[in-house]
Parts: sequence; structure tokens; C-alpha cells
Amino acid sequence: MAALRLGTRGSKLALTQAGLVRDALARSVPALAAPDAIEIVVIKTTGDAIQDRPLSEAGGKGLFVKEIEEAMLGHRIDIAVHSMKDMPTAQPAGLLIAAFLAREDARDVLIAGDVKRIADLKQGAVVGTSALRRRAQLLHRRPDLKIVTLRGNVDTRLRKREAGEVEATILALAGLKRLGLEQVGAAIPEDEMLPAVGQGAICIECRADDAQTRGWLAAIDHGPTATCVKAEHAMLSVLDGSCRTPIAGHAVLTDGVIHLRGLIAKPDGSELIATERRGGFADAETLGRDAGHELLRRGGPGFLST
Ligand SMILES: NCc1[nH]cc(CCC(=O)O)c1CC(=O)O
Repeated sequence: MAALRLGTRGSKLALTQAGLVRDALARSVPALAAPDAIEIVVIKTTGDAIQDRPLSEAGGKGLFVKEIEEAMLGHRIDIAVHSMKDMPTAQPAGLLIAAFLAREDARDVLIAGDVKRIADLKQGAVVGTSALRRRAQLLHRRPDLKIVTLRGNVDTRLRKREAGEVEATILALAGLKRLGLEQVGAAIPEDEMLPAVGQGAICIECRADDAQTRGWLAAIDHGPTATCVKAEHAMLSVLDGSCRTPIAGHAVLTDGVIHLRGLIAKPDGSELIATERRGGFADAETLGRDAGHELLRRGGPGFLST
């Protein structure tokens, strides 16, 4: 049997990300260096099966991780590789996030043929996206745009746009880069489209009582990414956002200083409340919670539930 069983979704992006984790472990952990030491186990999730409606209607982003977490608790796999963006704010009892790979560029990309900027989309253009966060920020700047649901994996969405189903779509640069597709569009500045909390980060989850695996994962953990994601998730958990609420947040760490930006918005883009915080890296969690409380206060009662 392999020394370590790695569970992942089966999409091309998920398998690519699983490969990055396998390679990092093989490089950094002598016990996992042999070619057959790590077995990749593909697990189908509810989120993969639902392709016809927004995930916010189907029950949220936890749908991409539930079956994988059950496989881990059932000892059918030892670690799971996820996009941090798809992770709920808390892990089930017995599991924890033990490591992050170094974060990729967190920005979103506008894919609209020759058009490279949101401002240059033509009046009333049809943009396909299912993310409320992207919808709200688009409509905030361009209330004339028509936003329609577009789901499926990266290839499917690109194909639908090329077929003319929509004029434009938005995807995460991180995923496109990992698939070698970053030239399909242009990165959107963060002041126009703040990324999702966790976007661009790959996390590795394992059982809390699996000391050997935790030791192996510690060898590949990228501390600065962990710190930034901690700040973002602290903000998210204060906002207690359901997946029906547009929330965005991104932290960067430069010379020991964290800079966190966060926002909440109405799904129709009519209101958008943004804030930012700077502080020492040891204060990641406080900083995030503080930003979250400010957004809650400024939004007022009911902002996040409407
Ligand atoms: N919701 C799906 C998802 N989860 C993570 C990524 C991209 C990779 C990342 O953010 O690390 C994507 C696709 C997308 O939004 O373009």
C-alpha cells in the first residue's frame, strides 16, 4: 500500500493541484520520495454532480468537500487537497487544515475576447458567472451588464463563451495559470474585483490525530499564505456569510505587515461596503475579525440577509 493516500476531486484543475501537492511532498519528505509512495484517489462530490444551477441555490460550497472529508474520517484517504476558496470556515471534528502551498496570484481574470477591461465591455453585454461576489462587483461598476448563470469546470465555461452563449466570463487567474490557460484573458485589478476569501491558495487537510501525516505536511507548509488566509477567514467567520451573500477578501503579507481588504455587497450591486486593515502578522486573526465587525456595523441589520 502507498505510504500516503491523497484524495481529490476529479476535475482537470483538481488533479493538477493534487499533483502539485504530491510533487512538493516528494521533494521535501524523504519517506514520500519514491514514485509509488503517494496514491491519488479521485472522489466524486455532490458539487461536481450539480451543473445546472448556482451552488448558492444547491446548498453552498461545502458541497465540494463533504464526501472527501467523509473518506478521510473513514480512513479511505489520509490527506485531501482543496482550493481554499471552496472551504467552509470550520472543519468537521477530527479534521484540520495542516498546510498550504504558496499562494498563486489571487486576482480574477476577465475573459471577453479582445476586451481587456470591465469598463470596455459594451453597453448591456451578457456576462456569465454564477458567483454572487463577481456579479455584485460587476453590477456595482456596470449596472447595465446582464449577468447570467454559467457553471461547469474551467474548460466548459471557456467553451460556452467561445460558442457565444455569453460575451464575457470571469475566472480565477490561479486556476487558469495552473492549467496553462492564463493568456485567455486579462487580470482584473483588485480595486475593481476583490477576490474571494482563500482564492489562489491550495490547502491540505488531514486527520487531527494523524501525527505522522501532520509532520510530513508541516514540511511543505507555506507560513505567509497560512497567515493571510487566517486573516481572511477570521473576517469571513464574523460575517457568517451564507453563500447567498457577496463577500470578498484578500490579505497580503509584505515585510511582516499584513494588509487585508474586505467587502460586502448587495447581490444586485446597488450597495457595496469596503474596508481595509494593516497590522503585524501576529495579529492576523484580530485584524480579520475587526474588519468583519466594521463591515457588519456599517451594513446595519439585515444587510447580509437580503
Ligand atoms: N469555485 C471553483 C474554483 N475553486 C477554485 C478555483 C480557482 C483556483 C483557486 O482559486 O485557487 C475555482 C475556479 C474559478 O473560480 O475560476
